[in-house]
Amino acid sequence: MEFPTWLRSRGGKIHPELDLFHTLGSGDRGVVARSDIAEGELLLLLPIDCAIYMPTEEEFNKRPDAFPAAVRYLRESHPGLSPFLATTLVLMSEVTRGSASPWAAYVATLPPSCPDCLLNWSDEEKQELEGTSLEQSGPDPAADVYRRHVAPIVAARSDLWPGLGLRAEAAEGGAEAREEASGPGLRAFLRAAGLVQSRAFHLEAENWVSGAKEICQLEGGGTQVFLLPGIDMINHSHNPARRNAHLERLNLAQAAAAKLLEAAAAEAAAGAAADADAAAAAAGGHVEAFFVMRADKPIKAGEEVLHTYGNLSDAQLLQTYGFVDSDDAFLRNQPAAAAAAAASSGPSPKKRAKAGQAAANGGGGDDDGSGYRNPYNAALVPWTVVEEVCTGLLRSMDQAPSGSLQRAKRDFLAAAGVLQAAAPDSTQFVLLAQEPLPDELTTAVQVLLMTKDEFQELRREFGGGEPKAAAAGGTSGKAKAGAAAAKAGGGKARGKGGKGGKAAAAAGDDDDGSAGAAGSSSSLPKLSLGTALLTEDEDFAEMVCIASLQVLEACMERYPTSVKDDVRLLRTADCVGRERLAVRVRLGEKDVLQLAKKAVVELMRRLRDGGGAAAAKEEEEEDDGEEGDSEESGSEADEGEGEGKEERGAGRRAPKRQRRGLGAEGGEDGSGSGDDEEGEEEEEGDGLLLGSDDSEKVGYGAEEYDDGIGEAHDRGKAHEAPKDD
Ligand SMILES: C[S@@+](CC[C@H](N)C(=O)[O-])C[C@H]1O[C@@H](n2cnc3c(N)ncnc32)[C@H](O)[C@@H]1O
Repeated sequence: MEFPTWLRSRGGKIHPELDLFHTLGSGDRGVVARSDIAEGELLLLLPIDCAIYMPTEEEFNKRPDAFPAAVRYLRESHPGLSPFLATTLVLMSEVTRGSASPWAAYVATLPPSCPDCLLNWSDEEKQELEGTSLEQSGPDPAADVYRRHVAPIVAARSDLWPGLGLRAEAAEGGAEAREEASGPGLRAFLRAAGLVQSRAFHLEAENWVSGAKEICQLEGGGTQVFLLPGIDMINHSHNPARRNAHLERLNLAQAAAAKLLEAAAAEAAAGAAADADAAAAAAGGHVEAFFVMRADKPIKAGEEVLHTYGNLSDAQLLQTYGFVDSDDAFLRNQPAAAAAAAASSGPSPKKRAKAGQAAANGGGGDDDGSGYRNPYNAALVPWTVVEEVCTGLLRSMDQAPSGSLQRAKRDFLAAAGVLQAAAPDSTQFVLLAQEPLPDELTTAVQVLLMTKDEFQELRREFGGGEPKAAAAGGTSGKAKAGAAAAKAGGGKARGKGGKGGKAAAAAGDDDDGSAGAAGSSSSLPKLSLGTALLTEDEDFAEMVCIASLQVLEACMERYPTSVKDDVRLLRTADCVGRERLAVRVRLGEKDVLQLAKKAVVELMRRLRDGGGAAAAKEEEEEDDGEEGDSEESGSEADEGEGEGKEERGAGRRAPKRQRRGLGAEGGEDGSGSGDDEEGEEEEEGDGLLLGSDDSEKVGYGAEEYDDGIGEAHDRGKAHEAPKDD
């Protein structure tokens, strides 16, 4: 049966003017309009029982026979599998069952694999991702998960996964499957995993009957993974200028209200809102929910239908879907690079505002022909690097902290929500193009650079209860800690207050400030130092900025290639396929690190000059052709740091002598001051554009499942991603 016939026979609808399987110029397939489609028109309607997914308990209990046999088996025998792996196994079952599968018409629409998603990269190809957030170590997780989890399940039920030739053998602790390293089972699994990874929709479980945004508790927790036939033919664009469709899910009553059901079903749904079963029966079975794709705007004949897969960085898109969003042209285009380099070295606030606005509107660049840049790109900064750099800096000043003080600081930061509570040493700070200098990073640097007395004072002042008022003025450790505590109290609290505060205060009695058991408590409010301490103490501010620059430089050095090398590679015709994808990911991350360096330099200058009427001064200086100290407040960097309103009005300060033995020109390692930094940017000449600031950060679920593959292959695992807007 042809796919459209199959879909319609199950109550679905396809817009008559849509070519669902159009071959695009790129060779890929996509959905294209055959003639003009008006805004709001229905493109695809998919009853939920056409989808392949693991139901919630409630969904399953309502109609157990409606689900594939593999769903029933996995629910009963392997309830601890992640939604990702369970869905992969169900798809694998439908694929291996061939024409016997009720989803055969859908299976026939699927491509042979997701060719470029990370699952399919060889170890040699993955080396191109060294230094990036996608760098992997250890055994290949997919093959490993297959051997440990999938093969035994498949071998035990060859009726559900026929034709794979796996034999179950008794082994200590359960069945063990025997198969050649690259046998048909592994190949079938890798294909199904790649397809689920690149085509599935990750949605919060919802009560389909009430339609209320009431989240059902999945057995494993977290989101449900849906394969949506037909809808999964639509390609991604986050560029608002290009995307033109969006997905909704409706319950029966909502679908009836939207006039999406046949007359009898609509009548039943309207008349029997309380009796969802009756309405569902009238709708032609037990369908209780629908996925609906609509046109967001008019779509012209010949235009591709596009929707967004989420606010994902290029690394996340590559990992999951095998492509990146930034235009190749953006990265290699000489005029764009030059424009970006100019932007990096300090355009006027007006120009920066324009660039920021362009990015906020969807990445920027397109309007002037320089190509689209993914505004959701991100870079990771490991805590271990931050700790190493700060310790090195203190050591160079003969102020090396004791091991116990270092541990105390780490434990305190973990308890205060700056580092991961469970595994502080594995913490990676996420720098986003839109927020290149996160407060967590500058907070960690500040704490690490505090003297023992300052740290003890901070801990005494910082508690879970009401923050103590900051001591007015002064640059003593006491004032510093007080200001910090005041700022922390204003931040988002996580966990309960009083207990953690007492614990921290009690722990502060230790000689070296070690937090002991209290330090590992995660019940403190979140510590957010902002720039209050930096405005109090210029020397400290200088140290913090220099250490931050050194950290960013160290992160830059983790990549085996320089920005220049990457741009050069992109300009050659030889750099193709996966190598080219890797270069584009590298450049996107380095771009974010450059933005962060620039934000530090701007912060440094702003603190040094005290804000004032900097914007006007900057304009003047720019007109005079001076570059030097022209990047004070009023720029998007201020906003990007998410702080500093109070600092901006602080008035001009006279530069002070360093009391900590650091020159403004940088430490011994030559990481340099802002001027050095700028020189370096000019020398690199790589220039990548400024970020936008239009989104919040949110992490994808970090659920624990038996298999672990849900974690390894869930989208967005490369790092936290901004929430969809
Ligand atoms: C959900 S499927 C979309 C349909 C797919 N093009 C097909 O032929 O079956 C997702 C896959 O489409 C491709 N894709 C989607 N959006 C893309 C884009 N903007 N650029 C390049 N490839 C894209 C990638 O291969 C991705 O893994």
